[in-house]
Amino acid sequence: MQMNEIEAHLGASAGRRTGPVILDMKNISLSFGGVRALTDISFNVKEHEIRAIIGPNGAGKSSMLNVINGVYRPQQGEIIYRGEHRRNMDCYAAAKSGIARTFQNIALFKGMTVLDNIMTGRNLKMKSNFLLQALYWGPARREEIEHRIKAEEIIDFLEIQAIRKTPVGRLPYGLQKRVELGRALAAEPEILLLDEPMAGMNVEEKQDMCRFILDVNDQFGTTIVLIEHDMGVVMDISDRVVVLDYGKKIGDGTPDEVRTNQDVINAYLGVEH
Ligand SMILES: Nc1ncnc2c1ncn2[C@@H]1O[C@H](COP(=O)(O)OP(=O)(O)OP(=O)(O)O)[C@@H](O)[C@H]1O
Repeated sequence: MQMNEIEAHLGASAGRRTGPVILDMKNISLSFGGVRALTDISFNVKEHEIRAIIGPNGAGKSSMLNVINGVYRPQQGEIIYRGEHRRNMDCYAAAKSGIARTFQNIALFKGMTVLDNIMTGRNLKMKSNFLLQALYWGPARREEIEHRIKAEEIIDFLEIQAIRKTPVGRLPYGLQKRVELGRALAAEPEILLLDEPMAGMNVEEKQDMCRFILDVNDQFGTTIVLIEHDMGVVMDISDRVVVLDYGKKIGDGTPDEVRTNQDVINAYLGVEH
């Protein structure tokens, strides 16, 4: 199936209903010593939206995701998440308050099974203490069962039942990426940050991943912020796109607006500033 067919099938971007702004990044600047990774960048993300961040290599895309989930603390700016103003996010607080992410390089426990990897995504949801969990007793047992049911639901959703007991390290790359998505979904996030979810995939794997991203957005109502280099994918599935170049914002709008923005065209053609 082609991307536009997938979109038509799922009633994607054109018809998607987005809500109010859930995340507002205001005047974010971030430096590493003398390197300015982000300079005065503002953009927002609306509830239920698929928002892409694009730009040439080194533009600051991953740094921006790291600011959103609290890995990096910007020197300037403000983050407003669900109406709360913060100077910066904190990793634990971000995860606890519904922000999950996947990484550019797969970060799974290679020796553990698919099911166990997905279960690790439930950690922050676990209430019973370590001792009860170790004894697998009373409330801990009931809780463990509930978490396993949730993990199995995600496995069904991602159509990976056949490999649920397989150690992740033995799986092909495309499936590992799908498991990583599953682990992020296990946290039942409100905002899902995806760092190059299709990198290194073949066409068929990309089509599958696109379909799952659209399904997650559609069926769970999850807001998605993604970095992606494949322009076909970005233009097909995103509601709005923000474009970075050398740490500055050079474009922001619908795929059509961004596609015809001369600064964006220049950046991708490598025209000198
Ligand atoms: N931890 C860090 N320490 C020092 N410099 C960093 C760090 N992280 C990012 N940078 C620098 O910040 C700039 C932006 O990098 P970033 O990885 O955010 O870009 P990107 O758009 O995600 O690139 P790519 O598409 O290649 O992944 C680059 O110059 C990079 O070298």
